[in-house]
Amino acid sequence: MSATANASNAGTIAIFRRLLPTVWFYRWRVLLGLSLLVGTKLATIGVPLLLKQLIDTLDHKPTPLTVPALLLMAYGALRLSTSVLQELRGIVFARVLARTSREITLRVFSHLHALSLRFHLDRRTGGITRDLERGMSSISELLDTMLYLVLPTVLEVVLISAILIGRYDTSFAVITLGTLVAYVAFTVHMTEWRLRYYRAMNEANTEANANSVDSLLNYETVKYFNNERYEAQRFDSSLRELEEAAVKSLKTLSLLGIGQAAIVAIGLTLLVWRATEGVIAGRMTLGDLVLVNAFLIQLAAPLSYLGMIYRETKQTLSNLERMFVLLDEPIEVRDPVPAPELVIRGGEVKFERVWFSYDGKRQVLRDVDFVIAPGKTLAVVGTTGAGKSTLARLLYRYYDVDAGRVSIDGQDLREVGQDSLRTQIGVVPQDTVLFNDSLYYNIAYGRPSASREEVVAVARAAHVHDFIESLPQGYDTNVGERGLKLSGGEKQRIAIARTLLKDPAILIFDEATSALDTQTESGIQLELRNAARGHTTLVIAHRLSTVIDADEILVLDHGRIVERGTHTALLAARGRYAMLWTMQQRQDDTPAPQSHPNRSEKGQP
Ligand SMILES: Nc1ncnc2c1ncn2[C@@H]1O[C@H](COP(=O)(O)OP(=O)(O)OP(=O)(O)O)[C@@H](O)[C@H]1O
Repeated sequence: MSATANASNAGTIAIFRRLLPTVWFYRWRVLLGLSLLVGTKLATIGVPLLLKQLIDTLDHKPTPLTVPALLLMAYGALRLSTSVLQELRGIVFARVLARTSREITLRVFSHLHALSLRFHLDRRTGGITRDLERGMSSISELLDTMLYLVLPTVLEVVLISAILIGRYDTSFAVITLGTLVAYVAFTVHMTEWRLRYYRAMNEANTEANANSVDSLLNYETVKYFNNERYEAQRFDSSLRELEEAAVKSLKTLSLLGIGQAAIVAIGLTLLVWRATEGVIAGRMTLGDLVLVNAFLIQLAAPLSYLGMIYRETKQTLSNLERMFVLLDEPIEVRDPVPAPELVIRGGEVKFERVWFSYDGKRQVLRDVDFVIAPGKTLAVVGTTGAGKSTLARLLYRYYDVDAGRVSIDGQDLREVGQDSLRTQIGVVPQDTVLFNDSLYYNIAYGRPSASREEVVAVARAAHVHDFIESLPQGYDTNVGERGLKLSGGEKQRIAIARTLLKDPAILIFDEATSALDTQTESGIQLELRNAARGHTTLVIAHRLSTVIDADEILVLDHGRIVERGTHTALLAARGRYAMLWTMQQRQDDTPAPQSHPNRSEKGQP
């Protein structure tokens, strides 16, 4: 067998190894279900045996009526018990299947949340959710197939072969098993070959889905550039790949079906020929001929399933492989073992000679060294791309530093549990993304256990309460996908409100007021200053007027601190900060440009 087939066999074993412990947790249910399964199969096999008995009895005249009547009653009882046992098995297994699917999907989901920001920025959400969704349905499909189709079929084949060997000459068993082996070998071989088309189809499907999600999420950007046709073409190129893969998959599926039917037809013909010969020679009764026939028909049904089962199981396994790849994705930012809780003794934040690069090539922070004393405010300013937001990401431990150390109250961030660290830090980010839910839900997200009064209080503090109350549905208003129904400023105020609700020891405002107009900004600045009181605060700002009160201001340039001090000291130093300040003051003082005379005349007749 080829190396790829071996690799996929190893993958299959690995998948079962992951599923079995969860299934085995319900071992009593599983064992009961398996006993019911054996009972069902014994009853199924018993039906043709009774039928043979009945025919042989009728064949020997005269027959008292009581014998066939008894046989008929037993026949009816067996038929009924086949169905009843099967349904009981379904009831017993239902919980095992549903729970296993739930537990493993939840494990993958939690793992996805434990993965680093780097992983999430690199992967497209549409692709991940599709893998998760497919994997979730595949778990129950796989167990379903195993417990309801594969195991019963194997058991039935074994029982029928044993009866054929015991009762008749070995040729019957040889033909049956020969047909079976040929069928299985052909199916496995063809399905292995076909799997590449299925995988191609899966990949094209994921790609198409990720493309459409990305495109629809960027609805406004698409409109800004009139790129609807371009987006449709991009989507269609993934759809075309999907179409090609689907056609190939269907064509080869038909080939497989034809081959399988041929093998079964040959096997059946040979068996009926041997049985007819036996009856003619007087070695077999008419009842035997009917029994062999009934067995053959009974075997043919699960045999025709076998192809489908193998195909579907392979498909399901490839879905599960993709889901387990997510589960195997290494967690980059790890908790130490054991993970002590971060203990806040005032909230001193310290960056000591920190070097950092996102990709190992381009240095983003260089030898950054500063302390924010407990309860004080440090502002970081600088040109775009200087590395300001990166400081916030390191403090939140989205990434680990390459060299140096970041600590809170003397505790290295790498040596405490991330959970306890993040509980103590509140972030108002540059771009706020909201959940597609109500305004109330989005604010309360800061502390889901908060009371309604507390939610309203922080909404007031963030100057968003009046706006919310002015809406027809008030706090129950839905904010739309990613909060798109709100303006940038409104979203930012919601973000401020929910961070205020979290009430952490350390605050990070990453250009928290950049989307607000000057008047609202000064209102909120006051609130932020109030919120920051007693909290250690890191403020990242573009507009210098918002940080003049900071206890210390750092000027960052290409990842290096080039100046530091208070607003007054930095102005007096007449360096980079003073230059930036003068520039911004001049911009603020410049009156808004008058409309161009030609433009205003344009509308005149
Ligand atoms: N996830 C990432 N992977 C690779 N490079 C990144 C990543 N995030 C940011 N960068 C790069 O790191 C540099 C610093 O980014 P950062 O967001 O810290 O800048 P900033 O000073 O906050 O800029 P701005 O004022 O525009 O927000 C930039 O050059 C940016 O392109």
